[in-house]
Amino acid sequence: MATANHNLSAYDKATIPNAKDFRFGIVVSEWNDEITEGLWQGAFDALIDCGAVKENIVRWNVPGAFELTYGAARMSKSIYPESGMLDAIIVIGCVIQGETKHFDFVCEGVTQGIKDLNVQGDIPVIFCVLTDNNKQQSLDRSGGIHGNKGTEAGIAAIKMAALRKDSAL
Ligand SMILES: Nc1c(NC[C@H](O)[C@H](O)[C@H](O)CO)[nH]c(=O)[nH]c1=O
Ligand SMILES: CC(=O)[C@@H](O)COP(=O)(O)O
Repeated sequence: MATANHNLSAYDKATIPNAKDFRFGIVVSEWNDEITEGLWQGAFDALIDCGAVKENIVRWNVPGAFELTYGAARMSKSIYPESGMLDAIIVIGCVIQGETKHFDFVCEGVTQGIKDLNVQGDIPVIFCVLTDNNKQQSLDRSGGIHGNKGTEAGIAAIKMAALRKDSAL
């Protein structure tokens, strides 16, 4: 189902685990910050709405989407390293097509990097990176007509934190 047929902000709290005991890390790209700040707000508000405590939400900034992988990897090791108390990480970015092929390489790089962190690491890393053809598409997906992908990412983070807890060996 394309985003055009789905509201990114829609969720049923009754189907979401309570997030009160979970700790979240959120890495936010500063490129296109008009968009990424909207995504951050959506993710933060969704976590709080579902019971998360604001003291348990850690935010780091990185320059651009390509640096999200390093930021998430570092955060997973640098926050509560002994007890691994982070339950999920969200990476937030917005990549918009320019004149050159750079878009393709940034998008591929961050996608593969975050995929690798999920495969190799113990903490789920939620991919909240818009990869749009133009700014309007990004505005539409960060609190506009299609809702907020940050909200979607916040809900995904709670669900994955719960799965990680329930599947603990
Ligand atoms: N064009 C966009 C970028 N480019 C910058 C890269 O992400 C990276 O910071 C740079 O190549 C240095 O390593 N980043 C975005 O997040 N969004 C863009 O549209
Ligand atoms: C995704 C990018 O890096 C891109 O926005 C940069 O723009 P350009 O391809 O015109 O250099």
